[in-house]
Amino acid sequence: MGVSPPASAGERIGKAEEAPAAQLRIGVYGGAFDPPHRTHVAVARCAVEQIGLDALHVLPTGQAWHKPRALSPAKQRLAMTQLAFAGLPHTVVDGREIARRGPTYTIDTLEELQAEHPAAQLYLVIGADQADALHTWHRVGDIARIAIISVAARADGTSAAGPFGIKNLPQARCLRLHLPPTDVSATDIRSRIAQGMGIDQLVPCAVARYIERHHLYQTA
Ligand SMILES: Nc1ncnc2c1ncn2[C@@H]1O[C@H](COP(=O)(O)OP(=O)(O)OP(=O)(O)O)[C@@H](O)[C@H]1O
Ligand SMILES: O=C(O)c1ccc[n+]([C@@H]2O[C@H](COP(=O)([O-])O)[C@@H](O)[C@H]2O)c1
Repeated sequence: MGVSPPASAGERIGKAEEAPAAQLRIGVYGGAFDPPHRTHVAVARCAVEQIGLDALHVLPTGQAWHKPRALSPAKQRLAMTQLAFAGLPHTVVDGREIARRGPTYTIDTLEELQAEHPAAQLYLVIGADQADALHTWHRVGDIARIAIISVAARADGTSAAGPFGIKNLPQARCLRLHLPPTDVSATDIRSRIAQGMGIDQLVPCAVARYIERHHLYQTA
């Protein structure tokens, strides 16, 4: 895989030193993707372009220990994620978190990728709501040591729009991704479907067709 320079580097915040130009850059973008929506795809595209990622791993969560609700079956979320991210350059849908037993911890994925690509710089891609919650994640100190935290703002009051940093982690290296903030959420999409409202503007067409064909989210 060749190393391409970033089209326009994401804004560095705190100690987000860039990886040297010749170093492989691998992104990790996890989510419930229940369902994946257009902003998920926009965040991924933006991360690839602005960081200059050689590969972005998009990972549907296995067991989301931190979510109060049960997720839809992994097989369906994986299928929708594959449809949503199909054709996005440098992007690969990676099913390892679904295949892993036990609660999904991002540090396990980062350590696996680090072992697979020992010379690479890893970038963790998250939305601002998760940046706000990062201090609660399993082994967050190790996450901050291994990965540069790359944050997309959300238009819902979560913090990346304002003063920025990871709580209790002054040593974290952070980047702000530049894309217009949206308030699109999977929660709202599920609720719209349950109320019989349209979602075509909110999810990729292939995902909308999958949801319709499989009668997903008929009850909120
Ligand atoms: N509108 C958005 N803007 C920026 N980041 C987002 C947005 N929606 C989701 N993300 C980020 O994408 C990742 C995966 O999110 P997830 O699959 O949980 O979607 P969600 O819309 O937040 O879902 P839910 O409403 O079910 O909690 C997380 O890092 C989340 O912060
Ligand atoms: O590792 C953890 O402790 C941890 C805690 C909360 C969230 N995550 C990951 O963060 C990603 C986004 O989470 P969510 O809830 O926005 O879908 C997803 O890949 C989760 O597995 C990871």
